[in-house]
Amino acid sequence: MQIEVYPTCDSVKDLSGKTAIVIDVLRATSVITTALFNGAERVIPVPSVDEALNLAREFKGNALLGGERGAVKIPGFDLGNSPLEYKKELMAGKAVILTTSNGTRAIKASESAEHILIGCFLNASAVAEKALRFALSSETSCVALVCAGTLGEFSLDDAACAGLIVDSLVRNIERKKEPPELSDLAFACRELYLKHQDDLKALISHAAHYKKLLNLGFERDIDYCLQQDVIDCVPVYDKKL
Ligand SMILES: O=C(O)[C@H](CS(=O)(=O)O)OP(=O)(O)O
Ligand SMILES: [Mg+2]
Repeated sequence: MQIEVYPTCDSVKDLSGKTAIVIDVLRATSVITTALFNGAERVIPVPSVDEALNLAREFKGNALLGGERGAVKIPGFDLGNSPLEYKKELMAGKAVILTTSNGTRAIKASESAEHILIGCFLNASAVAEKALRFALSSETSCVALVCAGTLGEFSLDDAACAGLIVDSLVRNIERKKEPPELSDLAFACRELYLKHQDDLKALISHAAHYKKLLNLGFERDIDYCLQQDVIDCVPVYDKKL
């Protein structure tokens, strides 16, 4: 079993035969996980605002439009990119069309993978378990963690979450007595997480994106997104839809 990490969506290579876990802690994959956990029928990630608006027309007003540009809600959209907006009472049975600066691009960049799962701190153990099951039943036996990063740059929040998921994968694999092979970056992300696991917020306060969200008044989002293993829902991206 191989475990590899890509630091940004632009660094992703061919993932054929691999199981990808896309991570955008702040905030797209935390939003997707929360929306589905709270009863959304599906979340459709699209890279551009125009694509989101065109798709909403096809749904004839029966889908919610969500997302951000510059971290704030897009004019005319129903929801921004705060997971706290994606509440049970709004989500029940609804389709959500989502476009964000980094996360939805990272999902598209992972489309060559055999399976594409959505991960974040909220569902870290659950996504590791599901990825392991998929990877062990595929030929390549490889899990590729794709960090969205922020606007093309490496982002600490995604790397720390990748480290937690790598740690969870390693522990699961060791239980099965098969030694995992970690790429250099998978090893480094795991060490980063293990060193800072007792105060992740202090670590992530060094991230540029943390500072941006804090300045915009989104501290509650950050606290929410840093909770570990509070959701057991694992979104699976279906590229055929
Ligand atoms: O809203 C967010 O958290 C970011 C926006 S940006 O990176 O500050 O432009 O989007 P995401 O795609 O969820 O990283
Ligand atoms: Mg992000």
